[in-house]
Amino acid sequence: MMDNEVDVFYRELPKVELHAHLNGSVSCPTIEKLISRKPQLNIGHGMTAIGKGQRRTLDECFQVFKVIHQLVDTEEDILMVATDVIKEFAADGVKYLELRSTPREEKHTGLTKKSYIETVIEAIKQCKSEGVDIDVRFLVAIDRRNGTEVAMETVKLAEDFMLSSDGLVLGLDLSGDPTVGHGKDLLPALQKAKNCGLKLSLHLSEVPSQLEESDLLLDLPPDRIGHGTFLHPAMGGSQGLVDKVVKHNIPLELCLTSNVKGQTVARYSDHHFKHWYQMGHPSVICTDDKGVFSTDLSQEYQLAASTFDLSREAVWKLSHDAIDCIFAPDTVKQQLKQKWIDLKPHVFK
Ligand SMILES: CNc1ncnc2c1ncn2[C@@H]1O[C@H](COP(=O)(O)O)[C@@H](O)[C@H]1O
Ligand SMILES: [Zn+2]
Repeated sequence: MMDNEVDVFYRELPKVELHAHLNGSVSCPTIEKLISRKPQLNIGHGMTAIGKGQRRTLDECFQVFKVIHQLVDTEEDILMVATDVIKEFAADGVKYLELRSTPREEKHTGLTKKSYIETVIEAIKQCKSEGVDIDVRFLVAIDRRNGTEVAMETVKLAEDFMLSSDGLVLGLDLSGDPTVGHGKDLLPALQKAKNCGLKLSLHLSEVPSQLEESDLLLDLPPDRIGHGTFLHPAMGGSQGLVDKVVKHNIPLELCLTSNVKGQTVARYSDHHFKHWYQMGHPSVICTDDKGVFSTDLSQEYQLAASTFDLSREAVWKLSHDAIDCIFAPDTVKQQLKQKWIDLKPHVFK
């Protein structure tokens, strides 16, 4: 979206982004750079993003990630992509970002899962040393399609980095095509992660067929939920699932454009944000894949506000309350809250 289409209030609103997949967040200009590095792949730009008004099935979205992964397969690519993505979030007024990504191994380029994570950390450090005004942390992602063994290996890697990255690696994400695999096979790995102090953000009930899996995974319990689209009874879920989420007070990461463009939610006005927000349950507006879905966090806040008729004060509270849902420690929460206090007069000028 162009700058002038988003009201300046949303652009200047300080924001927290908690659900952003690195390779789904790659912008047009960065894709152009990647394409020119690898012309032999014959990848056109239309293959990597879903434009305004367009829809894809969730399955087609996962094909898009495959194309992007072909373009991003060296340490050099990852460094560029991560640096660009971080700077774009900062330019959009995001003050705290938890980036997530699935470490990949590419035999033909020498990329290993370890060097993948090291490179993302390097990008975070580079941005910091350049004075980019954003606090960035990293969640290591488990792709559910890869099964039990890879999940265990990923937990071990994440644990090593949690202990050696100076607080940059905070936890794990569980993502990937929700129609593939079953959470019960990943439960031991997730349990182990929790026991060693990694925070857990799990994609839950992104499609309707996952109620049993969600019920099982909610007993961990996770520290945050990605989407949770079909948990609420109004969306075909159950009161029992809602009760578990409420009992453990597990924040939801909600991504309006992603769900509508991926066709798991028919219309913006049908989005489950309304049910959870009405309950006063911690609900955090996020982008999911700002590149693939052609959006940004300012636009998502504006969309939530226009769809659900939120006042500017309510939007401010929404972005402020997201601070309590971050995985970084209380000292960071306090710093962010101070930042929000300092910026408020400017945003409401
Ligand atoms: C649209 N809804 C979604 N549901 C589930 N998983 C998703 C997703 N969007 C992205 N991912 C996950 O993130 C990967 C791309 O970023 P990284 O290579 O990890 O940085 C995808 O391959 C998928 O595993
Ligand atoms: Zn996601």
